[in-house]
Amino acid sequence: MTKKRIYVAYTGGTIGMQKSAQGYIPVPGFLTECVQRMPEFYRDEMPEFTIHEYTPLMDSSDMSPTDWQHIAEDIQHNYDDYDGFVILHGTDTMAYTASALSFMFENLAKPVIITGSQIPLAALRSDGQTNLLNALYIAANYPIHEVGLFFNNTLYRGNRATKADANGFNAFDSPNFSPLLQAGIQISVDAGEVKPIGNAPLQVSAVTPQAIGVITLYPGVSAAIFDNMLQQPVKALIMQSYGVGNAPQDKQLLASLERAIASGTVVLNCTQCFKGKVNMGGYATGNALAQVGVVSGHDMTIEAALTKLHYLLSKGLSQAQINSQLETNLRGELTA
Ligand SMILES: NC(=O)C[C@H](N)C(=O)O
Repeated sequence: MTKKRIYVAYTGGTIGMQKSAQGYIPVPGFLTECVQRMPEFYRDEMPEFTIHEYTPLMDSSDMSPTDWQHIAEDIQHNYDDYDGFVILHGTDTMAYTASALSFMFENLAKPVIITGSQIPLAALRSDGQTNLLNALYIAANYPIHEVGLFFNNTLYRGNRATKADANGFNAFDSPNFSPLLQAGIQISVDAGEVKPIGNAPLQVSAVTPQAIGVITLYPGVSAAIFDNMLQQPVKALIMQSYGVGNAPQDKQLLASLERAIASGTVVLNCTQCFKGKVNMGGYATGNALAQVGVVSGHDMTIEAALTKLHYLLSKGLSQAQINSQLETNLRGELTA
């Protein structure tokens, strides 16, 4: 049987880092060398793989929408030559990149798995080997045609994942959606759908940097802060509201939102709770937001909300079209 071929896009992150006087930094060539010295990666059960190292390698905290575009184009460029794709990435913004790619790719008929580690691959007790080994194995043997995020033996839907622990190996969670697959003693497919690899051409939508504001409500937040946040060139504001989507019934604050919406700004209501979804019909405090034209973010993570807005704003759609797409489940990112 011919081996599956997996393309590894190595963008940076702790997995390939070394200690420097300023703390961990990515070092060119180092990760590939480490992998080549690990016989597990070359066992018969493993797929063939090619590691393509990016220049420069990045700490994911330095990434921007331009990097999402670069990764998407790299995968598109290599799409026909491989059976699956693994993206090695820092954990800090991994869930943002996973969400962004999920929106940018249409007709995805091959698996794309993003992973990394909390401890560098070359260091003692690294989680990098397990994460990369499993990501390669799963991409080859359990093709789930979507952008997944693999960490600590769990494959999550990319646009449902969020970084949940700054220090632990269980760095990600998917509060509102079951994992796609769990790699325990047995590999069990949960919410994911394994399908034969398809040949449909991949469509990639371009994403450009957009002026999007994010504001978290807190007791005492004032209309003046909203007015400042909503100044041009802000095209959209994500409001992380209380509970099921509530905000203070402050007339000036509501007027500020109303003015911004009337002038074309999109205002998206996401809950600041880790889990659960927005229901602006639940309380008068939420209903007042719906009345002025605030759109429900349902149970989207902040990562999904922000990247979906980038995707929709980059398409040059009207405010009404964006509002309606935001509330539509495009890639499994929300439960309506
Ligand atoms: N664990 C990590 O990869 C963190 C690192 N700062 C990054 O996001 O690139």
